[in-house]
This record gives sequence, C-alpha cells and structure tokens, in this order.
Amino acid sequence: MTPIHSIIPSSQTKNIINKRPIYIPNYIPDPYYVRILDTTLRDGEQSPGAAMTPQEKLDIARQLAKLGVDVIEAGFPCSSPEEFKAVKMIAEQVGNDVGDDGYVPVIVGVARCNEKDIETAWEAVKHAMRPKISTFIATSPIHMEYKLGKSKEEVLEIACKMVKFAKNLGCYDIQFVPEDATRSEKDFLYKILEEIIKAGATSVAIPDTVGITMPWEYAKLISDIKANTPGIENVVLSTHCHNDLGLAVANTLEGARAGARQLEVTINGIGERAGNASSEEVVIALKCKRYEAFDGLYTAINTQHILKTSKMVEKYTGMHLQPHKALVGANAFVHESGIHQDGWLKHKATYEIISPECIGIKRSKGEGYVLGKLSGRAGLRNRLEELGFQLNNDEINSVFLNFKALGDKKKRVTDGDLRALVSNEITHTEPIWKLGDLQVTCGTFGLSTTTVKLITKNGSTHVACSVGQGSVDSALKAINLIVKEPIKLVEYSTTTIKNGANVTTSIVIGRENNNHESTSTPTQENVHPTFSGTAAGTDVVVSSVEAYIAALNKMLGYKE
Ligand SMILES: CC(=O)SCCNC(=O)CCNC(=O)[C@H](O)C(C)(C)COP(=O)(O)OP(=O)(O)OC[C@H]1O[C@@H](n2cnc3c(N)ncnc32)[C@H](O)[C@@H]1OP(=O)(O)O
Ligand SMILES: CC(C)C(=O)C(=O)O
Repeated sequence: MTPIHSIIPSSQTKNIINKRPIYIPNYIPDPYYVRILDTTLRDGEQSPGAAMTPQEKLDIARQLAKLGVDVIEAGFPCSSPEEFKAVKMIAEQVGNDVGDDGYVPVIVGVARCNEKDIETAWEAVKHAMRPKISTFIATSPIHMEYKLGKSKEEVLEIACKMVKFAKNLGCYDIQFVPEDATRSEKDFLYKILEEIIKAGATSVAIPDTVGITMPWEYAKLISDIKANTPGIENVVLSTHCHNDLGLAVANTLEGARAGARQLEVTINGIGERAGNASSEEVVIALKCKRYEAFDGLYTAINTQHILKTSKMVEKYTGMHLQPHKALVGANAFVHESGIHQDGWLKHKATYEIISPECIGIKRSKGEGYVLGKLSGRAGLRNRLEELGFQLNNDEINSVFLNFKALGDKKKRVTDGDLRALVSNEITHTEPIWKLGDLQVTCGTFGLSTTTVKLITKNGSTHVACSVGQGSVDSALKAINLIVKEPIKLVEYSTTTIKNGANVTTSIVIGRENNNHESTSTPTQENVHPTFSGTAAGTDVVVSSVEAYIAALNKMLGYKE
C-alpha cells in the first residue's frame, strides 16, 4: 500500500534551491525552467491605498532578490518623481547586487507606448546590470475604441514604433504587453505580436487584464499564440493574470502548462482591484506538484523566504491578509476540529500538504491547533500534556465534558481555561470564600470604587471597600483587603459572546513570593504555582470577581 504521505516527494518538502539557468533576455536555456517576474512594486502598488515610499520599495526589492525572483518589475517611472526615484534606486542598488547564488535580478520599468514614458523608464533603469523596459498598449476592441480612440492599424504602428524607440535608446531587453489580450481578436493579437517581435521585443506578456478568462480558455490562448504567431519561439512568453473571478493563480498555472515560461505574480496576490496571481501560491503549487501536474517545471525561488517577504509587503502596503489566505494567512497551518487534530497529531501530512517550515514558518509547541467547541479528546489530551498535566482516561473524560460546555460559550478555550478545568478536576476543595454582594461605582469623575461582601464556609461575612483604576481593579483590591493573601494577577481575559449579552472571564493568579526581589512583570513562568478560575455571566465585573474567587479558593486549598 502507498504510504499516505508519499503524495509530497520528500525532495520537494526540503529546501532544495534549483539551479537557475543563465539569463538570456529572449530565451531560457532549460525548457523546464520558469522565470518569476514579481510585479508587487508595480501592479501590487496599484492596490487601492497600497502606495509605498521609495525606501520601502527598495527594502522590498532587496527581499525579493533574496527570495530569488528572476525579474523585479520595480514601478512605473513616469507616474511621479518619487516613483522615478524609487525605480532608479532599485536599479542602481538591487540591480547591481550579486545574490548568494551569483544572480543579479533584472529590473523593469513600465511605460505606456509613448516616447516620454519610455525615455523616463529607461533613465530610471539603465544603470542596472540587467535593465528592461516593459511597454504596453491595449489591443481589445473596447479599449482601442473607448480608451485610446485609435484603430487597429494605429495601435499596431505605435507598438512597433515604440519597441524600436526603446531599442534605439540602448535597451536590449524589451517586453511588449498587448493590454486586455484575453478580450482581443486573436488574429489581431497574432499580427501585433509578430510585428513587435520583428521590431526587437524579447518577451511578451499576455495579460488577462480584467480577470474574465477561465483556466482552460487561458491555456488555449497561450497554445494558440504559440501555434499561430510567426517568430514567437524567439521570445519568452509570459502570463499576467488578474483575480477578478478568483482565477488568477489557476490561469497562471494553466498558462505555464500551455508553454508560458515567465509568470508575473505579486506577493500576497495584491494588485489592481481584486489583485494578481499570488506569488506564494503559484510557486508552492509548482513545487508540490512539479512532476504530477507540471511535467517537471521548476523555479529558483528560495521558499524559506516566503513568509518574511509576505509579512514585509503586508506591513508596508497596509494590505492585511485574511486569516485563511493560502499558505501565509494566520490560519493556513492551524487545525481547529477534533478529527483533524487527531489525524495531524498522528501524522502531520494527514492534513498538511507541505511543512510550514518550507515557507519559513517556525512553529513551536502548542502552535498548529487551537482548542474550541469542535475539538476532541486527542487535541485536549495533547495540550494538557504540553502544559504538564498527566491525566488518566477517567480524568480526561471528565475534563472533556466541562471543556465542551465551556467551548459552547467561548470562541476559544485558552491555556488558562484548561488549567482552571483541570484544577477543578483534581483539587475538589470546598470553597473557602463565596461572593455575598458587590456594588460598583464608576464614571468619569474620580476613581472607581467597589464594595464587596464575602462569606466564609462557616458563614461569617466580611465587607471591604477599595478604589482602583477601573471597576475590576477596585473589586479585586477590595477582595484582597478581606483575604489578606499576597496574590499576584498573572493573566486576565474576557470574551464577549452573543453580541455582548454574555461574558466569560478567565483569571490566573499566583502567590506573591515576598523573598523574591525581582521587579519583572509576573508571568506564569515566574509565579509558581498558578491557579485559574473561570466564570460566565452578563456583567464583566461580577464574572471577574467570581473567576478571581474561584482561583483564590484553589490557591488556598492547595497543598505543596
Ligand atoms: C492594466 C494596467 O495596469 S496599465 C498600468 C496602470 N498604471 C498606471 O496608470 C500608472 C500610474 N498612472 C499615472 O501616474 C498617470 O495615469 C500617468 C502619469 C501615467 C498619466 O497621467 P495623465 O497624462 O494625466 O493621463 P491619464 O492617466 O488621465 O489618462 C491616460 C492617458 O494615457 C493614454 N493611454 C493609456 N494607455 C496607453 C498606452 N498603453 N499607450 C499610450 N497611451 C496610453 C490614454 O488614452 C489617456 O490619454 P488621453 O489623455 O489622451 O485620453
Ligand atoms: C500593463 C499590463 C501588464 C497590466 O498590468 C495588465 O494588463 O493587467
């Protein structure tokens, strides 16, 4: 029988960086090699609100070079003086910096098909070791008629003239892009590509500008262009797919299968409107299914840098990732349900297609799953063992019932909650203190004040009043005045459920060690042992006080 984890050949889960063939603008010496053109700094920056400073763009370009991209599309130099400065800095610095594998990335400046844009782009990139201009003009009927106000003949003439113009400036690596290619008439597309190749283009990108194309249609377009465009074998064919229907990655991968050997992607999939094909998804899909689905295609991306690059782009652009974003979202390697946790604990590959380390995620103990109402005994037992509790089956079964009851009330059962559940299970002490009454005064005038009445197990009542920094603080201080114990608050959390109508509070306390000179903030590590209490109700102060008293009773009942 085939072992379940053999779906991922072990060579591919390890960090093997494939050797990159030498860079020749219009030809890739290895037919299985796929170039990655990263356009985070150009199309990615077209995400509404994602504008970056030149320094931020430079930092990202450096990181993209470490990631191992072949081509960095650095920006649109004629769009503003700062953009020009950013592209120039990237060209001069990153475009001349030899990476660990001896490679220097190509730096691209993007330009419309006009002399001013092209001259400006060339001025910005020309000092890179491998400068490139990418010039575009729309070829679809709707764009030519309404946006450009030009006929096919005019567009064809401008495109050829501008490719030659770029070449005459001294640029020998020129990409031509027929914008809105997927809505263009195919015969016109073949014709314009034939002519711009004759004019000197070295690569051609086929953009699905408005993200309307199905994966099989995109694959057919790439195959048709290869079959019908004279001279197409003399250039590198590239994808450029937008995500308006959520198909950018699928279309890009289909484009590669159909023969495109440069893939244009962005980190985290950011870009104009719904974004572009996500770099991490494209690269890892190729890596995971290199032989099964892609006939051996490979990239030179050092996947260990994926997470770091993703975080940097998220921070600089302010484009926050949804938790369930493939590969780099906060939940991408976190298991919530019991059946999954059980399988994952037995063998990671039951529910993970790659190891998170492969993209640079360092997962420590306790990470990889969260406990909640959908968890089972396997996840619960494992986390309790990680917290140092060894319970027998009867104890686990008993804790499990209370765990499920708590899970029904809270979104997430925390380590503090687990400690409280376990100590309920193993201490069984009769409560020493009970809450009698509680009265809180708070507002904007002066400090909060709480009066609390506690009742001991033999029925005597004790009342105290305290001010504090807020209602909960004054309430806990009033309790401390009564019980006269050296208590340290280690952890405090509340969860509101059902639109604020109900609140659950968890508190962890420890006995303050008077001999201990340390002034550091108390944590579960430096206050030993700790005791937890949980309470639920409609009022946050009342549930906080009840949780505190529950933890206090455990502390007082505890024998070393
Ligand atoms: C599909 C894509 O992602 S394309 C890239 C998109 N990126 C950008 O637009 C970069 C940022 N853009 C900018 O900073 C500005 O738009 C600039 C500086 C480029 C131009 O600004 P303006 O000169 O004020 O023109 P504006 O943006 O309003 O309109 C675009 C003009 O370019 C023309 N144009 C559009 N595409 C092209 C092209 N590929 N080649 C030549 N002209 C073009 C339009 O027809 C229009 O011309 P018009 O003013 O004669 O009607
Ligand atoms: C300029 C081109 C490459 C583009 O961004 C598009 O068509 O989406």
